Amino acid sequence: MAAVSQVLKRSFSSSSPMAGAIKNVTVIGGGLMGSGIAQIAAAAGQKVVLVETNEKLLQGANSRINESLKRVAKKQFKENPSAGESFVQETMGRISGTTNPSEGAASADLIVEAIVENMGIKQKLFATLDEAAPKHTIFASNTSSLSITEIASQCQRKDKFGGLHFFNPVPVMKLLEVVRTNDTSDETYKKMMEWGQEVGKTCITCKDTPGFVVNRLLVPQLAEAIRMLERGDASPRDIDTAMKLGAGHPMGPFELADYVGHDTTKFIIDGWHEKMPENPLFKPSELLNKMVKEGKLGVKSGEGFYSYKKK
Ligand SMILES: CCCCCCC[C@H](O)CC(=O)SCCNC(=O)CCNC(=O)[C@H](O)C(C)(C)COP(=O)([O-])OP(=O)([O-])OC[C@H]1O[C@@H](n2cnc3c(N)ncnc32)[C@H](O)[C@@H]1OP(=O)([O-])[O-]
Ligand SMILES: NC(=O)c1ccc[n+]([C@@H]2O[C@H](COP(=O)([O-])OP(=O)(O)OC[C@H]3O[C@@H](n4cnc5c(N)ncnc54)[C@H](O)[C@@H]3O)[C@@H](O)[C@H]2O)c1
Repeated sequence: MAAVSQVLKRSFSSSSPMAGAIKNVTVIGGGLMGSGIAQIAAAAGQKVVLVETNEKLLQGANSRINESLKRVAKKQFKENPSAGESFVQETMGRISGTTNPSEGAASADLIVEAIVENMGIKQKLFATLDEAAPKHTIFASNTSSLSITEIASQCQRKDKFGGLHFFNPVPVMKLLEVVRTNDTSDETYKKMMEWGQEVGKTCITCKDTPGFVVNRLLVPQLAEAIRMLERGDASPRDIDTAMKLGAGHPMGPFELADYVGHDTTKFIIDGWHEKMPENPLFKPSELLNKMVKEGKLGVKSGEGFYSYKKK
């Protein structure tokens, strides 16, 4: 992955932001989600700068993107593997990396943040970016559960701030939730919707409300599934099978919770319980808390409701 300084000198200096189009995207955070967002933007022909906290994590994001692009190319270019190889190379060529968020923001038309789900860290990052990014740059957070309005609270450009909530794995999941706050301008909202379509997603819109649409329905479903398990009504495997065959879900609630990570789910439930203590849907789960305490986080730790340890 080229260092952004070379790329900026080579390609951004000549380009000035076109009035409307989003052509230069900066993604902050190259983890599970950020690497996927960088990948689909580059695959759509946009110049992408990926910002991480250190070179090692940048390289990790680079290989994750490369691997994922190969899976996409294998499907999309089944009949023409060499075209598939060029697709991977050309897409990777549009992505540069840096560990300096201000440098990464310098030529962005859009900045998508996908860093750790922590309000203070997100707010601090966006306050820094507000100083460094051009005035026209739109800011968006990929947060699963936090308030976009609160994340934007320390920024001047509240009219150019929204939520772009992608789903895991980003290259596969077709949905993008485009979230506008009371301050998001119509022009910003329109550009976010257009960009979402350009990167191949079907966009829906909702207000800046906890969990937006999917998570607000998904988290209570998981919490209720855990309560079903705690009551001994059925096993995780049978509950998962029931939801896959009975409701057509690709994964059952326990498989999905293992896939996303129990620390993420616990963080969401705890945050919403604090905001809405009277809502029984978000009552914390003893079993989930115990699993997180024991480090049983799901796929990422090798064990959750199911075991993923290599035999
Ligand atoms: C419950 C708690 C909720 C709270 C947390 C909320 C978190 C967040 O805010 C919201 C979410 O994201 S919620 C989460 C929302 N997400 C969900 O609900 C996920 C639901 N689960 C699924 O959709 C499927 O189980 C998976 C796609 C995950 C795996 O599918 P599978 O069949 O078991 O296994 P497969 O065969 O490996 O993959 C199938 C095909 O996909 C392709 N591919 C896969 N990964 C790829 C990648 N990284 N790159 C490129 N391509 C990738 C692969 O090539 C293959 O293509 P082919 O044509 O067959 O060769
Ligand atoms: N995991 C999911 O299923 C999922 C789905 C949708 C949305 N989200 C949201 O996306 C965000 C990221 O989630 P994730 O699962 O990709 O997490 P992750 O831990 O895989 O990735 C986060 C990355 O951000 C990096 N980071 C942290 N602080 C940074 C900073 N100041 N500057 C640059 N990089 C920084 C970390 O090094 C890490 O690599 C969270 O807000 C999460 O709620 C997660």
